[in-house]
Amino acid sequence: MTDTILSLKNVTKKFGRQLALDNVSLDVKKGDIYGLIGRNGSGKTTIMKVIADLSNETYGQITLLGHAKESSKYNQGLNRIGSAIESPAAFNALNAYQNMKIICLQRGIHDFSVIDETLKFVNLADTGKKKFKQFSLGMKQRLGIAMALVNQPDFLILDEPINGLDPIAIVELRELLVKINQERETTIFISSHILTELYQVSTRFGFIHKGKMIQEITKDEFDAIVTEGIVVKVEDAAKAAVVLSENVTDDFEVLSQHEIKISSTSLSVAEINKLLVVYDIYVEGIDK
Ligand SMILES: Nc1ncnc2c1ncn2[C@@H]1O[C@H](COP(=O)(O)OP(=O)(O)OP(=O)(O)O)[C@@H](O)[C@H]1O
Repeated sequence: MTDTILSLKNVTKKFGRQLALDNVSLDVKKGDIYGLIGRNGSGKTTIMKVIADLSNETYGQITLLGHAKESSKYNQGLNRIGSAIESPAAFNALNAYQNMKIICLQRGIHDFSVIDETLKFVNLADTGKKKFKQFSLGMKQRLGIAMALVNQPDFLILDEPINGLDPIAIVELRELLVKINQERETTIFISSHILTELYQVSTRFGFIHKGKMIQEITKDEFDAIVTEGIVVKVEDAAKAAVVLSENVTDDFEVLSQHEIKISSTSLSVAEINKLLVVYDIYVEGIDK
């Protein structure tokens, strides 16, 4: 099998006059956990929908597991993917097992032993009669992933599964992603609007902004760039950016809601720390 699981070439999607995707090209390689990073409205869900054939692109080429979207064999690719796009499509009044059973039936799976096995895999084995509406957000996200795993996919597409989770649930979800990737050898394409949420687990990143792919970069390349400056972890990166800009330098980049990379070489770690503390900005850490 080809090493490229998914390839988009110059994919454009218009909603009326609005350009939601503007010439997007990207490649996901076998074994990747590909983090698609972009703000709200940047086009992440739209990319996932055109890949999963929930929506049509306006122009461009998409190839999934070796099959071009315009070919009748694209369905063979779709049969080997699992996806959770937008909020988990589960029934509120049903428990985990019942929701999984519906997905199995929809996908033509009649061996229901996969249900208990998958619920155990995502750490939802003990939820018994608890209904979906009583689940925590972390449990809901894990059930969404379990539902996407029932057909043992080669490729998993997950739209913002970390959004809104508390810190413990984030750690659990990251561990689950790594487990799926390593134990099941599943390539993963996952989106987030916060880089730091995916930084620890992704092997490659694509940064999308206003429908355009700004940069595709491997984790190693990303680390090399980041280590050239000082990365400051703060409670509120936007506030810290204003303080830096008004007092010392504009030579910085906001990496996420909580991280700023300062490239200016004239500032020491101590000077940066002191300045931010003086302006009441809680500094969680500084890496040089
Ligand atoms: N069905 C639709 N009709 C019209 N415009 C749409 C439709 N779906 C998405 N859009 C627009 O396309 C752009 C990209 O939306 P998309 O949902 O892909 O972004 P996103 O990065 O997933 O954002 P979010 O994190 O908020 O879900 C947005 O400007 C959005 O308003």
